[in-house]
Amino acid sequence: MSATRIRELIVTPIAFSDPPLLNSNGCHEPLALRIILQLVLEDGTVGLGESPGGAARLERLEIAAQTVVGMDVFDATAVSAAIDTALRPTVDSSHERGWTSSAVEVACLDAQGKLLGRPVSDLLGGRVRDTVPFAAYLFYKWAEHPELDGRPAITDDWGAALDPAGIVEQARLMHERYGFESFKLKGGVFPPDEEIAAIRALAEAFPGRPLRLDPNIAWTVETSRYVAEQLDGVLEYLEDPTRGIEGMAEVARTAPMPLATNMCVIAWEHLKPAIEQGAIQVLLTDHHYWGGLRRTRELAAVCEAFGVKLSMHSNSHLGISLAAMTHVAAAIPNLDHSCDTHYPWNSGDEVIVGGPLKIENGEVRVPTGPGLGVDLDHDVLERLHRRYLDSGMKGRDDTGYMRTFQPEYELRLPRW
Ligand SMILES: O=C([O-])C(=O)C[C@H](O)[C@@H](O)C(=O)[O-]
Ligand SMILES: [Mg+2]
Repeated sequence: MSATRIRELIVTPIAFSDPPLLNSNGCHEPLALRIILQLVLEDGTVGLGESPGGAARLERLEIAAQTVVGMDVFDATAVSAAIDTALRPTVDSSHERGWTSSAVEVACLDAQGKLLGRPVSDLLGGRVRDTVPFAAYLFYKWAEHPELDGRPAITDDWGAALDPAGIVEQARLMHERYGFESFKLKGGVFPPDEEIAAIRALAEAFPGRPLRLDPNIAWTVETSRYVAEQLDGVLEYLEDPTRGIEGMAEVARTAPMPLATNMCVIAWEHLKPAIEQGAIQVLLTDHHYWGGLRRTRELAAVCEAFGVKLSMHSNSHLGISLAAMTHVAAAIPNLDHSCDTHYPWNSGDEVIVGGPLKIENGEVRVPTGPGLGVDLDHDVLERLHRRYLDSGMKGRDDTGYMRTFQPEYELRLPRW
């Protein structure tokens, strides 16, 4: 049996602490879900991967685990194709299938790097930068997760941010703690004029620093056009103001700044119509659903060819994902904007040895060890797996959580 064949894919769902961050869907629950992958080769080498959590993603990764056994880890393209074929009968959307194959591809590349003694960025063509810039990801938030069914309130050291002053204070903390030089505000929470005021307050507090606003399709075309006009000269880009490629194209016709997305272009088949209609000028790529790190590198080349600028999307995540994001961002020459990351919002829960990766001067140094350059802390993995089992959670439900405190809360997109 060849040493580079896949013996087993171990799939471990975990839960980690998350603060009460607000968005256009509601509020983050006290726990966020992820799934950790260990791809074990015949010679004992282990490749790591990290995927968003939830019952559906877990089930699909379990199908992938049965599919990849016996395949060669250097056949990463065939591994992705086999997973895609295995999921096709039950999962229609190529975007949804992409989440599964992407996580396994990262684990394949980590294992390949470990076998070769080279960092993943080398497998992607080599790094063109030693550090990768990230943006401070600002959220409106409550001071604490309120007390619930006998569970005491859960506090954090960020405090509340419910108005422009709170957002500026949060940005100052992000800058002080991590050195971020650019700022993204998650909007779609308060009426647009309040969010315009928050962006203006940030511009005053941090003159000349790149600013972005992302209301996650909370606005109509008309409202989006109004906000875009109000923030002329203030935003580096406006992200997903309204739903769909057609809606974005309508906004783009009058918006004075570039429009960005991680919502209306999320699969290869969306690129052609979006580019033809001039719907987006910036794509937030995300290796977790674009097919993995090699496909993300290819996506960057497509964007370059069509003059679409590149940024990077994130969701609540841990260090294996951050390492993967950093390797691919390091290998992309046309990374035009700093990347998003939720990483500072984790309150110390981390499955990699040595604790959280460092963000300094708003940047993450590209790991130079073999593979992703991070190792799994098995004790923490076990603890966070227990927490997942005890939680009984099956998926993310920002709207349901919001309703436990505000029963009249309704999910409405667009809301304004
Ligand atoms: O840029 C984005 O759309 C995101 O980061 C999506 C996330 O789900 C964000 O809205 C969040 O964590 O609440
Ligand atoms: Mg977004």
